[in-house]
Formats: sequence, C-alpha cells, structure tokens
Amino acid sequence: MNADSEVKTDARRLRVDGVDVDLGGVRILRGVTFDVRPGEVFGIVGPNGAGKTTILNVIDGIVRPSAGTVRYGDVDLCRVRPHDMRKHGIGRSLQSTHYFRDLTALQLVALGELPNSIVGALRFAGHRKRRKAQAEARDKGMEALRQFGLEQYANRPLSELSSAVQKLVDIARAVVTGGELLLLDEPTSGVSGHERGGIGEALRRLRTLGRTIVLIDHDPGFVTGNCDRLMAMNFGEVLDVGLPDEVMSSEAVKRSYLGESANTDVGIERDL
Ligand SMILES: Nc1ncnc2c1ncn2[C@@H]1O[C@H](COP(=O)(O)OP(=O)(O)OP(=O)(O)O)[C@@H](O)[C@H]1O
Repeated sequence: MNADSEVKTDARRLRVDGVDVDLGGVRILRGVTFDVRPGEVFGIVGPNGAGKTTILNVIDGIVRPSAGTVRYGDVDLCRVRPHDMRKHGIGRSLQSTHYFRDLTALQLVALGELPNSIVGALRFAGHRKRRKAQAEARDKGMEALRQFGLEQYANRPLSELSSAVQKLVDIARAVVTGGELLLLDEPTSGVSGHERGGIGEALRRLRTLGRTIVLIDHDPGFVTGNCDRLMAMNFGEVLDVGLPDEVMSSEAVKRSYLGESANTDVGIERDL
C-alpha cells in the first residue's frame, strides 16, 4: 500500500478507543475499543443488554461517552451533533420502522434527503425552491430504491410490505443520507429465515459500492455468513474481536450466552 492509499484508508477508518458510558448512574460500557476498516462488514453480537445498541448510539452521537474517543478518519465524532452525522458520511438504519408505517417506501427513503435539523427544516420550509428540492429528494429516493430492486414498492405504505422489504427500504434511506459508514441495528429482526438472504444480498451490494457497515444482529448464521469480522460483547465490555467463526466458537463467547455450561453450538443458536 502506498502513502496515498494509506491516507485515504485512514480517512475512512472508524476508531473507538477506551469508551466508557454511564447512564443513570450505572456504567453501561467499559473501555470499549475496536476499529472498523473501510469497506468492511463489522458485526456486533452479544446477549440482551450487552451494550450493542449503546455503542451504535455513541458512534452516531446520541449518547456521549464519559471517557474515551470515537474518530471517523480525522473527525472527532464526540463533537458532532446527531443531526450533523450525515455531513460526515454516517447513516443509520432504524431498529423498527413501526412509527413510519403510514409513509410510502418512497416517502421514507426521501426523508433521508430532507434537512434534519430544526434550523434546516425552517429554512427549507421557507425556501422558494422548495418544490425543486422536494423533486430532487424524490428522484434520489427513487434511485436508491432502484439500486436495491425496490422500485415496485415506491408508492406502497410500509404497513403493506413484508418486514424484509421494510428493512431494505430503511437501509436504502440510510444510504440516501450519504452514508459511507452505515450503522445497521438488527437488520434481520422480525424477518423470516427465508427472507434474510435478501438482506445479505443488500449488504453485498453495499460492499461493492464501497460502503462500510457496522451491524448488530442476533442470527449466528447471518453474522458468520455476512460479516468480515465480529466483535462479541457482554456486560458492556468487549469479549473478543476477530474472524466470525473464531469469535463464535470462543469459550468466552459461548459462556456469555450459556453461563458456565458452554459446550454446545446448538445452544448458542438457541440463545442468540
Ligand atoms: N438510557 C439508559 N439509562 C439507563 N440504562 C440504560 C439506558 N439505555 C440502556 N441502558 C442499559 O444499558 C444496558 C445495555 O443496553 P443496550 O440496549 O445497549 O444493550 P443491547 O446489547 O443492545 O441489548 P438488546 O440486544 O436487548 O438490544 C442494558 O442493561 C440497558 O438496560
């Protein structure tokens, strides 16, 4: 790798270093440290309450750490407000699209293009070129739906679509926000086993588009099949980071799901 490509790679590397989080007087995360390389699909696994969502919340500025640093390239994300994350190329999918179920697929995706701060929204509302901006948001939204083969759902309300299609539409919205680094919170939750392949396919497409993905998921087959590396967490700490098969078969990870009797892979699948 020459000096130029090293600089470019570093500009898109996510580095989380020594992050502690205290909420309501309780330490939720302790010394969480990992980094995510550009173009990588990085999975976070762990039992309920391990701290997975909290670490995503730290990366996109919803939760501020009490110690440690989070950097994306040379940007200190701890100083960026949540609604400014898109300016730095960070997009996030929703754990659930339930509150948006009356929107059409196109409306949800186009939301990713609209101003997302109060000041921006007020400016947008008063802007004489509002119609043009709305048309552009629609065009970009349609383009994103096309990229994921979802254009036939554009005018259908989310409530009429399967969970898998809703998840894909929401991933398309996160992409429209300009997300080079996509944070996906449980992309397979509520999605039936046979439809999970479509989510994996979307991840592969995002990878070919050069996006970096950090995802949380509870399905061991999905994470081992679709992630380049995994980080396992428990009780707010990192247990292991490495290749998916190695992490999923480590004794510490098995114990975290099963307690002391950590000796069956079947058990992990049951409890994940
Ligand atoms: N705002 C908060 N105040 C106090 N405790 C919180 C807060 N948010 C999360 N927690 C606690 O922090 C711990 C980690 O929560 P988090 O949601 O990050 O876990 P998780 O690994 O994502 O779990 P799940 O798989 O169930 O979504 C849990 O014990 C949770 O109850």
